[in-house]
Amino acid sequence: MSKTRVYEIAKELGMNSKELIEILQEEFDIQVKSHMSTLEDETVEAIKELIEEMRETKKTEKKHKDLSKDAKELSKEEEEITELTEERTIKEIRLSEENLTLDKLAKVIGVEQNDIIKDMFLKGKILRPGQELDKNTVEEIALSYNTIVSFDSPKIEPEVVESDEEDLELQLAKRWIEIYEKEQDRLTNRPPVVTIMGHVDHGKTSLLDAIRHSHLAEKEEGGITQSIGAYQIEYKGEKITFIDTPGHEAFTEMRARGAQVTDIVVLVIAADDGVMPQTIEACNHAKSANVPIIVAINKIDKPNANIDLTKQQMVSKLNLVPEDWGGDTITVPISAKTSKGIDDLLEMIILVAELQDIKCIPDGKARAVIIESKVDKAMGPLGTVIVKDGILKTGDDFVAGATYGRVRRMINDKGQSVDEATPSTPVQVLGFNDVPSMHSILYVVDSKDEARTIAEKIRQRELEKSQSSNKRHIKLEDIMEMMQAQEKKTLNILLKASTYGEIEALKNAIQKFENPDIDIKIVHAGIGAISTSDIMLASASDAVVLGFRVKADSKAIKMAEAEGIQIRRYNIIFDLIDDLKKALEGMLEPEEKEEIIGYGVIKDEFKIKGIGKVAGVQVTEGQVLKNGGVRIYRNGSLVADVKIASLKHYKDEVKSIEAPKECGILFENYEDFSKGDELEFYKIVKVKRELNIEQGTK
Ligand SMILES: Nc1nc2c(ncn2[C@@H]2O[C@H](COP(=O)(O)OP(=O)(O)OP(=O)(O)O)[C@@H](O)[C@H]2O)c(=O)[nH]1
Repeated sequence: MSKTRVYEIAKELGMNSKELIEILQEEFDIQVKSHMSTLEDETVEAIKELIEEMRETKKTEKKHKDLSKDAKELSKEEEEITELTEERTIKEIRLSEENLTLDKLAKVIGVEQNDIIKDMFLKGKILRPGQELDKNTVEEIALSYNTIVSFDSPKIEPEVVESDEEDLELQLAKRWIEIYEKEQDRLTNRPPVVTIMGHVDHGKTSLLDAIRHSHLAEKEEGGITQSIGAYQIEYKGEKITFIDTPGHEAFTEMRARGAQVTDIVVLVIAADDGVMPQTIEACNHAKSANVPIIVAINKIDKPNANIDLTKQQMVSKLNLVPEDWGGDTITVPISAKTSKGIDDLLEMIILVAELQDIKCIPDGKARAVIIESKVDKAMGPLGTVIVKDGILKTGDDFVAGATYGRVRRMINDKGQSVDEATPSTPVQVLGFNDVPSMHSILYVVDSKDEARTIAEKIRQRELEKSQSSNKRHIKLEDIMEMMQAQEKKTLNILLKASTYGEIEALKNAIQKFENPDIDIKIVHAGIGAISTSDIMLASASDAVVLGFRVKADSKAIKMAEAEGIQIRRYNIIFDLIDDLKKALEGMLEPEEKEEIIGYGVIKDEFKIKGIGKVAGVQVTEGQVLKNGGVRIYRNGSLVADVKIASLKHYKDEVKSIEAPKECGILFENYEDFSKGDELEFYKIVKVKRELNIEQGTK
C-alpha cells in the first residue's frame, strides 16, 4: 500500500499542513507528528472527501474560526505566531526597498494609515503620516497585520565557467560533459552529498555527530568510525553522504574551482539564538551556488528555544519562507542533543534528493572531488575524495590538479580497506605523488604516463598563472570598455558595513545607479570585517568587495591579493558612490591609496601633562609608521581614522615600530580611545586608481 506525506496532501488540497494536522486530529482522531508524517491511502481518500464536503458547505470557515479560538488560549507570543501560520489570515507582499512611506505601506497592506499610527502608538512607536520607513519598521508593521513582507533582493546568477582551450583540467571536464551527453540513458541516481552550514555554535558538529551515531550504515552497526572528512549513513535503505568539514568558505572555494560537490545544504539555526550574521552568509553562499537549502532549527530542547520567532527571522532576514507557512523552504525542528527530529531531517533530505534527481555515470573510469588532503607520516600524501561518477578502484591511475598517482589503497569512513568506491562514496586514497590541492578534481586516466604528463602540464600552467596573477581581473576604470562591448555586462558587488542601517543606505544608493549597459548586483551584503569567506564569495561570484567603515582581516587582504580581487574601503557614503559614478562615466582618476602595513591593539592609556592622552600599543603584525595613518576599531566597527602625532619607543621618538614591539602613540586630535581597541596601520601610496570589477557574465 502506498503512503503519502501530510504536507503533500495539504499542498494538493491548497491548505497548510498545520491546518490539515488539526483536522486529522479532530475529525479522524489521528495523531500526526509532523507535516512529513505519512498517511495510508484510505485516510487520504477520506480526508479529501471531507475537505470537499467542508468546502461545499462552507464549513471551512467555521473550522477556521474554531481553530483561531483554540489558538487564542495559547500564550500571548504563541498566539501571535499561530495567527501568522493560519493560511487565510496570512498575506505575503513583495516590496521594493526604495521609498517606503507609511501611506504607501498602508495601501499595500489594505489598512488605514491612521490605524497603523494608532496601533503603533499603543506599542510605543510614534509614526507620522507619510513618514519614510526603514525595513525593520515595515516588517514590524506588516507582521502586526498578519502580512509577511519580502523585499526584492538582488538576484544571484549561477557561476559561468569561462572556456579556455589551453586549460587541461577544463579539457578533462569537457570530456566528461561529452560522456554525459552521449550516455544520457545510462545515467542513474546516486546518493545525495550534504553539507551542514550555519552560525558558530548553532550545532553543526553536534548535528553531524548525532546523525553519525544514530545511523551508522544500518547493516554495519558497531563498525569503527574513522574521521576522513566525510561519512555515509543509511536511512531506510537510502544512502546519504555528509561532508564533515567545509564551512561555507570551503564550500564556495570548491564552487570557484568548478568542483561543486554538495547537492543539498542543511542550514542549522539555533532556536535560542535565531538568524545570525553567519547564517545569512552561509545562506547566500548556498543560494549563489544554486544548491537547495533545508533549514534545521536546532536546540529545540532548550527552554528558551523559539521556533516561531526563528521562522519569522528566516522570512525577514533570509528570504526563506518555511513550507508550513506557505513557502517552499523545508524546515525541520531538531535537537542534536536529544536526537529529536533527526529522522525527520533525514527523511526530508531523501525527499529533496528525489526531487533533485541527482544523476551520475554509474560505472567506468571515475571522477572524484578531493575534499581533504594531508601528509601522513607513515602513509605519505593522502586525499579524501568523494566519487562523483564512475567507480574508483585500487590500481587506477589518476591525475588530480598538478598531482598524479596510482590508487594503492582506499580506506572508507569505517576505517576499512575497500577496493572500489561508487558514486557519492567518500574514501581516503593512498598513492599520490604529492599532496593534492584541496578541492581539485581527480580524474582516472589510461596509464601512469598519461597521468604524469597531464599533471606536469597542469603544474607548469599553474606556475605561469601565478606569475601573471591578476591578469584575468579587470579594473573599475575598464567599466567603460565593458559597457561599450556589445553584450550586457554585470557588475557584482559584495558589500560589508558596520551596521544594518548602513547596509540599507548603501544598497539604496547603489541600486539607484540605473544604466542600460550594465547591471549592478549586490551578491552579498553583511555586517562586520571583510573576511576570507567574503573574498571566496567575491571570487566565486566575480564581485568587487566594497567595505564601509569596516576593517579587513589580514588573511582576507592576502587572499584578495592572491585571487586578484581588489577591496575598496570607504568611510563616507558619498566617496563610495562618487567612485562608482565616476567609474560608470569612465572618469576614474588616479588615486591616493592606502596600503595596510600592520595591526595592533591598545593595551593601556596614559595621561601626560601638557601633551594629552597617549595609547600604549602592542604592534601585533607588520609595522606602524609615524607618517602613516591609523584606523581605530571597537568591536569590529570603525570609531576613528586618524593621523599619528607622535610615535615613541620607550623615550625615543621613532619613525617606525615593528611587531611584536610595544610603543606609545599620540593620535592627532583624538583621545577618545579605550583599552582593547584594535588598530590598523596604513600608509598612503600614489597608484593608478583601480577597482577590480570582474567580468560578470561573459
Ligand atoms: N541544548 C542543546 N545544546 C546543543 C544542541 N546542539 C548543540 N548544542 C550545544 O551547542 C554548543 C555548540 O555546538 P557545536 O556542535 O559545537 O556547534 P558548531 O556549530 O559546530 O560550532 P562551531 O564548530 O564552533 O561553528 C555545544 O555546547 C553543544 O553541546 C542541541 O540540540 N541542544
